[in-house]
Amino acid sequence: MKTVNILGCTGSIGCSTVDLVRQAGADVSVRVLVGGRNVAALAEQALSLRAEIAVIADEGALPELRERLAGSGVEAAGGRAAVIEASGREVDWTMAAITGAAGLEPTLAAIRNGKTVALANKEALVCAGDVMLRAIRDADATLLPVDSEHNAVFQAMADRQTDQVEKIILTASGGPFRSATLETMEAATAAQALKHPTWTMGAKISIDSATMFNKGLEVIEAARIFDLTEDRIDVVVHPQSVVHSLVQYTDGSLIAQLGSADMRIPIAHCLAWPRRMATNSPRLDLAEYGSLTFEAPDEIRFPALRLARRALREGGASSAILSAANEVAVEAFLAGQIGFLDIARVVEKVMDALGAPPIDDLNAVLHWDAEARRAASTHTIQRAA
Ligand SMILES: NC(=O)C1=CN([C@@H]2O[C@H](COP(=O)(O)OP(=O)(O)OC[C@H]3O[C@@H](n4cnc5c(N)ncnc54)[C@H](OP(=O)(O)O)[C@@H]3O)[C@@H](O)[C@H]2O)C=CC1
Ligand SMILES: CC(=O)[C@@H](O)[C@H](O)COP(=O)(O)O
Ligand SMILES: [Mn+2]
Repeated sequence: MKTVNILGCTGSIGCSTVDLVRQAGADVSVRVLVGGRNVAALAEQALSLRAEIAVIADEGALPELRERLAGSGVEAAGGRAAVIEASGREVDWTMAAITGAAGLEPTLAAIRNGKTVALANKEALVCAGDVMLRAIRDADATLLPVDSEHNAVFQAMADRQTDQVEKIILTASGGPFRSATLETMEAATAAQALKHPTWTMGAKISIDSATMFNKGLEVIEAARIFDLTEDRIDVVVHPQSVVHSLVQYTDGSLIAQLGSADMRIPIAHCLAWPRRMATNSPRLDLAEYGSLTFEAPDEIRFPALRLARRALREGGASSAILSAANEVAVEAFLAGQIGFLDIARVVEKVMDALGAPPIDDLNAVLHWDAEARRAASTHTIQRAA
């Protein structure tokens, strides 16, 4: 039996993970569930999965969580310190699916156990690449990529000679504005930007897909996971989201992973790894698609890709600064304070202002994350004025 913790259990990835845990039955047992604010969903999951402890990040919601779990034998806790403590409780497998840099310290706590961490929280690896990779090495932990593209690359590399990899090719759906004009994008509403053409996901990653910052973050994530320089990571727009990414070998062979746009497939791959588990995810009917299309990304309408590549080349805190500024700008866009194209403008201004200072440890990551948020808030207010 495998013991698991699910960080971000009430979100899109979290709920898919819970669904798979239910499908796995007695093979999997849940110890820790961590949610942000959705106390009703957290309590329901904790009771039905008979978790050991349910932790809510929003401390104000703890009394309600205690009330909902009263008499069940499931422990209740709340607040940031409790999230980090519980995330570090020893299990065989942890799903790290808290959104944004808020997931960094809980994920690091899980890594320090030296077991397996399935990583969905790409922002953690983007903002703290070296710190996280060092923690993985020091703890002898195993990191499995959940993100559909990185999971595809991981599968396409399995049992093959990684020293014969020429490059990897990440696919991008192009998001809801793939063929929109700049004028349309300038006036885009949050509702339009949240409407992803192929995937159902949380709000932050949906906006990131619309700006293509998601693909920018994924280029950085891939550089960290697969130890590749940015010139060996290509991006191709593939609107059907059927081919999840590809690996190109030195002999010219391209190996791809395909599947329906259902995150339960890569999550199941990580949950059962190195074996496979059965899922009831929809099977892909290629004849139904008839044709799959590919096109080059447009870096004029989607400057996020250029900014992410710049961050990788600059090194230091540049990626952390990009990611934190993007988080602030996405929140401001969702709150109606700035326009859609302002997101990339704010990020670029913050990158220009803060540069690429050294970032050797967790304190430095947290420092530059906070500085970038401060600078992004200032630029956001200026754009809103
Ligand atoms: N959704 C997808 O298909 C994919 C997602 N990812 C990545 O996975 C991560 C999660 O994405 P997704 O599931 O879509 O996001 P959601 O917004 O749907 O879920 C986020 C989860 O994190 C919790 N949370 C938010 N803030 C905190 C906090 N400060 N402390 C503890 N928990 C918190 C939320 O709790 P609550 O809801 O209770 O407030 C929720 O459980 C992101 O990093 C994303 O980029 C990667 C590939 C695909
Ligand atoms: C499901 C997943 O992994 C997302 O990151 C997805 O790839 C987003 O789609 P885009 O390709 O539009 O960014
Ligand atoms: Mn992805």
